[in-house]
Amino acid sequence: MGTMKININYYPPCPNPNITIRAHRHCDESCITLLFQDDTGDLYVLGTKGDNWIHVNPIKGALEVNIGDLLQIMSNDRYKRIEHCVAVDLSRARISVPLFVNANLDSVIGPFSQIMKDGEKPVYKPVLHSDYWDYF
Ligand SMILES: O=C(O)CCC(=O)C(=O)O
Ligand SMILES: [Fe+2]
Repeated sequence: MGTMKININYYPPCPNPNITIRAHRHCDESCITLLFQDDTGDLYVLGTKGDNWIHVNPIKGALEVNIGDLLQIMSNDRYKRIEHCVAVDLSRARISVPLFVNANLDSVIGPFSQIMKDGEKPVYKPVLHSDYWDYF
């Protein structure tokens, strides 16, 4: 079945944005992350060519769906994880609520054989999820 984890992130207004980042660039370790962000709109995702940060425009009531490490591994690179970061706002606090959808820690993570084409090589070796996971 898998597990889920929810965070509630509070970013206070920042007096010195030039030397600060709210959430450093990273990819989530989840299968997918459902992310609710407020209307401050400081979230960026890295474009697929890796050379441009794209602003994620906040849409009232919308959830952003991010692909994480596990789905990239399980899909044998059909789906790619998304790198993201949160920039600093001088004047406003920010709140975001990510829901991380994960596999169980005792499951073995690797490319699903059911989706592999004939002759397709697995990009990843199977690994026990708890050996991969460092988020807790
Ligand atoms: O605050 C955000 O919008 C993103 C938070 C995030 O990337 C995370 O908690 O993994
Ligand atoms: Fe994240």
